[in-house]
Amino acid sequence: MANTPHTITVEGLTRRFGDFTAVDHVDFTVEQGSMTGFVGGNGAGKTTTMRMIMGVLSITEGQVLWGERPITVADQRTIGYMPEERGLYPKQKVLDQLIYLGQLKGLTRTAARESVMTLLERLNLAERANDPVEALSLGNQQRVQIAAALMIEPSALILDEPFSGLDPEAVDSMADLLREHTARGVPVLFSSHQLDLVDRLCDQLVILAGGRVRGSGSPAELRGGAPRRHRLVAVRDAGWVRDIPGLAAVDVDGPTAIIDLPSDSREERHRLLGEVLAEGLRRGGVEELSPIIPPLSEVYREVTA
Ligand SMILES: Nc1ncnc2c1ncn2[C@@H]1O[C@H](COP(=O)(O)OP(=O)(O)OP(=O)(O)O)[C@@H](O)[C@H]1O
Repeated sequence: MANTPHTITVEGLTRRFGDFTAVDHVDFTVEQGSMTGFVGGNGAGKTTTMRMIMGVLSITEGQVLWGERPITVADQRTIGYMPEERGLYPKQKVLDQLIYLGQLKGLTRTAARESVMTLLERLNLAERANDPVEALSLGNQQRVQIAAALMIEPSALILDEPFSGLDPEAVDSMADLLREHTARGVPVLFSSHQLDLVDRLCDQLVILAGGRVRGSGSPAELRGGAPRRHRLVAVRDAGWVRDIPGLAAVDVDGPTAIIDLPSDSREERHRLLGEVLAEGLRRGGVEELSPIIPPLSEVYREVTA
């Protein structure tokens, strides 16, 4: 039976190793049904935070809430966790290993077997079920690990770099699987260094640097709302954009111009775009007028600088 999803909140979460503060008063919430990307450079504190949520590392200060109350060991047992140290037994067969892990999580042997076979099917691993883990490629071992996290129909998912080492097809099938869980309300927190992937998959992001949260919110919020920068491709030379008051021509190269709409007012930005379009049409036509959405890597560099 599926475990009931709960919101996970970390409040003032802090971990010190001796004098060194690896995680420093971190606050964020992973809402039910939210796919939250946890990003940050090497050593930012992601793994340490996830370990504290899972109770495998003690908390120096702060707390983890499960819904409205402090999380318990019983709650943590219902979370699907993919640790950084993958922890599979290399010599054991894939199927036996997953059934064993399922039983450790409280499933009966029959229920574990059923759940594992369905997942291996989904992950294109069914025909490898009787191979020892060590005979599988790294990417396939990764899929076994994700099957271990998903087989209990978890109440939440905490996944430490679940996409690393996967080929594009495996990334897509993993993403589809995770979306099935968010669709039933499961909160998912996963760490990743692949910002394009995080941008594509996540509705929320938490950006960590030096153990502190440097930014959080939806990708659109982190980009600062509506895009100000636009690309104009006119039919003829676009030098005339420099003469439109209220906008900044960042670059003009023949018929192509990059323009910024500096105004904070949405109406004013719409009016300026209308004016550019009208002037472009008057001067022979417009092929393109489109927003330039900055890549998440740019936002990331800005907030962690
Ligand atoms: N057991 C430990 N003892 C001492 N320092 C530790 C310990 N575990 C982690 N650290 C330190 O805490 C900091 C945060 O490490 P953590 O593994 O949480 O980072 P991360 O964001 O997961 O990095 P990566 O992306 O490289 O996996 C690092 O400087 C690390 O060396």
